[in-house]
Amino acid sequence: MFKVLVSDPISDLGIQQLMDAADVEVDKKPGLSEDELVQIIPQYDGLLVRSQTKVTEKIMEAGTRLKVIGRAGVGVDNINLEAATTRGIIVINAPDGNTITTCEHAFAMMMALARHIPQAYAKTVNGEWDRKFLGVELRNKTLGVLGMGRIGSEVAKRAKAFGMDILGYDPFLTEDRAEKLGVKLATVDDIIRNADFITVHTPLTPETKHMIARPQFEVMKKGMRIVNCARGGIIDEMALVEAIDQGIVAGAAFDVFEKEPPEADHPFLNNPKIIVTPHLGASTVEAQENVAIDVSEQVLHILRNEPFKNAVNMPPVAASVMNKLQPYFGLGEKIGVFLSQLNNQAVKEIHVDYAGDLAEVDTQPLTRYIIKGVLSRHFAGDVNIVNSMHLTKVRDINVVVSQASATKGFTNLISVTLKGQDGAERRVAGTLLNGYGARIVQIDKFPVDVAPEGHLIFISHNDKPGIIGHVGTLLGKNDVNIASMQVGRKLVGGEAIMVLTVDKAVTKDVLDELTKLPELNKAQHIIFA
Ligand SMILES: NC(=O)C1=CN([C@@H]2O[C@H](COP(=O)(O)OP(=O)(O)OC[C@H]3O[C@@H](n4cnc5c(N)ncnc54)[C@H](O)[C@@H]3O)[C@@H](O)[C@H]2O)C=CC1
Ligand SMILES: O=C(O)C(=O)COP(=O)(O)O
Repeated sequence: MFKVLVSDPISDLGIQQLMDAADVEVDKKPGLSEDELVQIIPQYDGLLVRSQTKVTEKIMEAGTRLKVIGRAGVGVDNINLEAATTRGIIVINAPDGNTITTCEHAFAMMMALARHIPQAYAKTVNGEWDRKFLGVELRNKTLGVLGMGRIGSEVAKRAKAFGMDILGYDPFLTEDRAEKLGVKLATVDDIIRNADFITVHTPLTPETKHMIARPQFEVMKKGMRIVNCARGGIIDEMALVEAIDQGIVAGAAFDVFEKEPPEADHPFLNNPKIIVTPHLGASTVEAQENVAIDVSEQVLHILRNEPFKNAVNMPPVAASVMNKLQPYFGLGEKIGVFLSQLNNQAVKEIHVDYAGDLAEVDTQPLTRYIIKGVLSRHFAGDVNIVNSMHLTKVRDINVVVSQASATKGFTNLISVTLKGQDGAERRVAGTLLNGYGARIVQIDKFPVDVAPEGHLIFISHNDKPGIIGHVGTLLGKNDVNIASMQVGRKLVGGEAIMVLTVDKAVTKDVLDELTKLPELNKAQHIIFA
């Protein structure tokens, strides 16, 4: 039974599929402190959060069973991603479910700002009939959008309908896309100097932190208005207050703060030109259901070891590519597992070569499985597809991937070579045979045909008459049944290998006895458990 902790308020309807799953038990405990989470997290396999729970290294350290952290929303700045990756914890988010809702909130904030709606409302309900609030139209104004991702693009589309001229900046915004969206591609500086309204829709990163601060306010158009429904800290709060005092900024609308919730004496909270909401950008019935459904679905897949999407600490892969690669994951991992047992020296480089069908797709998810197989027997702690590449970096192991070399007659071929400190190499290659499944087709320089299943004995010997008989007799004497046998050699009488599939594990004593046989150099037990 998997246990999932929901530590923020998340839509019940959205997590229904988790609650209905026979193999999952869900506990809802919103509002716990870090210490309280540290206490209870060891029993959970999954953690579901929004933005309130700060998922710190301390919590992950205690979460020894944690396999997945699901963020029911976009921003993952409340989750220590590096700590998660190091521990092999998959972090997923729900990037699409709240786009429109947050865009609409940003737009609502911009309109409220233009027409002083919150200020006028407060006076009116207070019994004052104050008609001196004079607003501005959005029509014919220039809107600068910093961050033209999902939300920024939707804001731009709506602004277009309001007759605004839009300047957009995003490092990934192309001329073509800008044109399609009806946006003029601009620099940050263009936007800062020319916009009547600016809205930010980037994540908070070292690069975007205080991207609008005193130097930017100093050159802004007098009377401009600014909106932040993305992340606190993108706009320098203190510099904004100064710019308002100096008459540069006519008004600001903020949904997010550098520290949430803000202190009671935060200067935004008593400034009549600043309107605020308590991080409500994603708070609609629709968005909350969407993000909770999306994240629950992926958490279920991860717990059940099924393919999943929206991992934040792994590069994204298109579904079509994933479908193509998925059948190879088991083979790739087994090649890695085989090599890890064959090899007995420090690994300096892992070279993966993909040929045939596999030379045409982005194989990086498959490489993660191969590396997982190579490393898992030697590393303490969980090695999985999230942390496998990271672990190679930590251990200074170079991973080299090549594609499109010779297929040796196979429609697909994965060849993996481990290169050791002293230059020695071990190689295993495998293929997926239509109708027959995974096969190992090469070990070092020897062609073989072996199913990577159960228990194998790998023997290297000299190609001399009688050796097969000796091996068979010895194993029989030790009650080890041979299911199949493969022999490979390059030259008659030269170096040779033997791969035996046996019905059970062989003891070290049996391997030692085998090694003492004449002309036998080495015997190793390989297990694919
Ligand atoms: N207030 C709220 O409740 C919510 C806030 N958000 C926040 O809104 C922001 C945007 O979300 P999405 O549009 O879904 O993300 P997204 O990933 O689709 O878009 C972000 C864009 O920012 C761009 N960007 C990154 N660095 C930049 C830089 N230095 N200058 C300009 N652009 C840069 C990226 O290229 C990307 O296109 C995120 O910070 C997210 O956490 C999202 C949902 C709800
Ligand atoms: O999705 C995001 O990035 C948000 O900021 C929404 O945060 P929330 O889930 O409402 O705490």
